[in-house]
Amino acid sequence: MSADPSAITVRPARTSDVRGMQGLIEPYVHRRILLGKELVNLFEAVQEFVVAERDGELVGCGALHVLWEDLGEVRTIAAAQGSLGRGVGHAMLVALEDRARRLGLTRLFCLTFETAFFSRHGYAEVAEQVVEPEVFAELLRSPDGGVAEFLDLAHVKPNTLGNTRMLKRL
Ligand SMILES: CC(=O)SCCNC(=O)CCNC(=O)[C@H](O)C(C)(C)COP(=O)(O)OP(=O)(O)OC[C@H]1O[C@@H](n2cnc3c(N)ncnc32)[C@H](O)[C@@H]1OP(=O)(O)O
Repeated sequence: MSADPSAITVRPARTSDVRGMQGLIEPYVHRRILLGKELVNLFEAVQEFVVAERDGELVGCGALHVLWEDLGEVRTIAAAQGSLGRGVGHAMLVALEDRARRLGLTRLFCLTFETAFFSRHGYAEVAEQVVEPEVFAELLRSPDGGVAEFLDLAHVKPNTLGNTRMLKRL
């Protein structure tokens, strides 16, 4: 294993990464830090994900979900437990933010316990809703559980207890 952070490669996820991604996320699901994802949901969302590799080994994954015309959410960002604090999270977040800019997004939301990590990357806590009531009403039509969490709907509040809502202007 190299200690050189430049040895981290971030690339779009492929279907062959999905089982590894689930394995990588699993310890954090067990600790109730991340919400569990069924394999089918990870396959369905594979185009949202980037993965990080070091020396050919999967050491991280993270996703960008588009919520609205100007707004996206970074989701399920996880560095492998053996690779924490070595720049994996940073490299993936930079890649997801680049992707967001190329899509035309100007704001990124996240829901996290890792407030220091996201603050260092320009995210600030937001208490209130960050969309207009008309957009809120449109987003209510989404079947996506993460959107329900973004909207802070009562039935998903147990999933988000203790998390902080944060926003970054790109
Ligand atoms: C929106 C969401 O996805 S919320 C969910 C976020 N994910 C989780 O909570 C799952 C569990 N946590 C994790 O997987 C990780 O802790 C993450 C994803 C939050 C951060 O990933 P990491 O790879 O550990 O972050 P990264 O290494 O880039 O930065 C963390 C620290 O390491 C430092 N660092 C960065 N590169 C290096 C390096 N090469 N060598 C040593 N330290 C480094 C950073 O400066 C930072 O230090 P600081 O905390 O003193 O400022």
